This record gives sequence, structure tokens and C-alpha cells, in this order.
Amino acid sequence: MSVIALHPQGKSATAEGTTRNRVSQPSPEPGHSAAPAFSFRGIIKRFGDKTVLDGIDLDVAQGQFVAVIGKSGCGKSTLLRLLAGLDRPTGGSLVIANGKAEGQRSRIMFQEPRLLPWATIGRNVEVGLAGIVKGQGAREQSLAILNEIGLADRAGEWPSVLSGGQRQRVALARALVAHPFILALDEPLGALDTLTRIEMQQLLERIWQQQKFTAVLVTHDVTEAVALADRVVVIDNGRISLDLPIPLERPRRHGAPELARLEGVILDQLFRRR
Ligand SMILES: Nc1ncnc2c1ncn2[C@@H]1O[C@H](COP(=O)(O)OP(=O)(O)OP(=O)(O)O)[C@@H](O)[C@H]1O
Repeated sequence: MSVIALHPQGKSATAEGTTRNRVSQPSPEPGHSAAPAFSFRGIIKRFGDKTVLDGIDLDVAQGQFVAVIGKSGCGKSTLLRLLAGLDRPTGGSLVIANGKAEGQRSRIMFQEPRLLPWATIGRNVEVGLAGIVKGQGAREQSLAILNEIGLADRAGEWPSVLSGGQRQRVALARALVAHPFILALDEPLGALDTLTRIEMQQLLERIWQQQKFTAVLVTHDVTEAVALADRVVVIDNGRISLDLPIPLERPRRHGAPELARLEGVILDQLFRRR
């Protein structure tokens, strides 16, 4: 197992950051490896004078599906950007453990598909293999993942002819074509209509179960978090205020009473209801 440590800018992790906000970790679901896919240790992130993350400790087991919830501006995307290596923490450390090459460690998917308009759908997916596989191998892998998401027959077409949901499926294929160890999802279904959103949730769950990557989903949608995740983490005031296991069998049925009860627990925390 290779281990990389992303060291923070400036000062190293403070004792304060590593002892505060310690949250007991739920066990991973049966079948998941107990070894952490990544560990945040006393993560602090400041922008100028503003402290956005204020000592986050979080271990996520390999293969676990974690949803991150919190009010607007609480630092969810910031946390995801740190995980994806797009930004550096001000303090603390992030350790990612895996045996894969650096380019395959993590991928991030955003609310907008961010496809290249001048490239075919197949080529857009191949972008996810840049620096890893090229030529015929890349074309074959691109087609294989497009087949998984039901768009193999559209590989030669342009992104402009796709619906919003189809474009997000292509973005998902691009994120997964290199079989990343960690998939970071920043509100990827937020712009979709309800039915397309539920279809995408089901697709995401199916591919996560097949590929066994570790998924970290930022969402505003408590129902979506409880439907998809093994565990829901709530961020408030720069810290983890709730770390809730969702020990429910899959597939989960929207509207089931136990899902509604867990949604209530999360909403109580978000709105500080007793
Ligand atoms: N590059 C940056 N420079 C300065 N401030 C930033 C930067 N990135 C984020 N912030 C600030 O950090 C805070 C957290 O932003 P972030 O995008 O992580 O929140 P969020 O929880 O994802 O919000 P939302 O749910 O609205 O997307 C915000 O106050 C934001 O303005």
C-alpha cells in the first residue's frame, strides 16, 4: 500500500486541530475494507481572515459512500477541493492510502458537466485518461464506460445534442474511466429535474457498487444523502457537528419511513431543532 501525505501550507497541524472536533467513526458496511481510503487530520482552511474549516478530523473507509451536508457557505466544496488536491489546507494534513498511480487517485465531478464542446462525446470521456492511456486503448476504455452509462451509441456525437442529464452521465463517465480510487462529487445532480435526478442516483449507486471506489458526495439534498450514503457528515461552523451512519439495505426506496426518520435527524442538526 502506498501512502501519500499532502502537507499543509504554512504551519503544521495544531494540537488544537487534532483534538477538537473528534467524531466517533461508524463501522464500514459489511464488504468494505476497514483501512481508511483517506484521513483528514486537524484540517484547517482559511481564506484571508476567514476560517472556513476549523479542525476537521475524518477517516473514511475504502469503498464507503459518504455524503457531506451543511448550510450554504459552510465549507463543503472547500473540503472536497482539498480532497481532490485542487487546493491546500492552511493547517493539518490529508493522507490518501492506495496502490494506484497519482493520476488515478481521485477525480472530481461538478454540478456543471464541463464538457469540451469541440470534442465528440467519446473524446470527452478520453480526457479522463489523459497521461494514463492513449490511442486505441483509450478509445476502448471510453466506449466501455459509455456502455456502462447507456450512451455508447452516442460516442461519435457532440455534447450539444445531449440533454442535461445525458451530459452529466458523460461527465460521470469521464470521471470514472480511469477507475479512480476516490470520486469526489460536488453537487453533481443539483441542476437536474427530479426524475432525472433519481435515475442518476440509481446509476451512480450501481456503478459505485461495481467499481468499489470511495465516494464523497456534497449535496444540499438531505433525501439524496440518505438515499445514497453509508454515512452522512454535517459541517457547521467549520467543524463536523454530526456523523451519522445510514445502516440501511440497498436498493433503498424513496419515501420509506426509516429514510424519513434519518432525514429528520439530519434536519434537526442543521436547524438545531431538539
Ligand atoms: N478561493 C476562495 N477565496 C476566498 N474565499 C473563498 C474561496 N473559496 C471559498 N471561499 C469562501 O469559503 C466559504 C465556504 O465556501 P464553499 O464553497 O466551500 O461553501 P459551500 O458549503 O460549498 O457552499 P454552497 O453550498 O453555497 O456551495 C465561503 O464563505 C466562500 O466565500
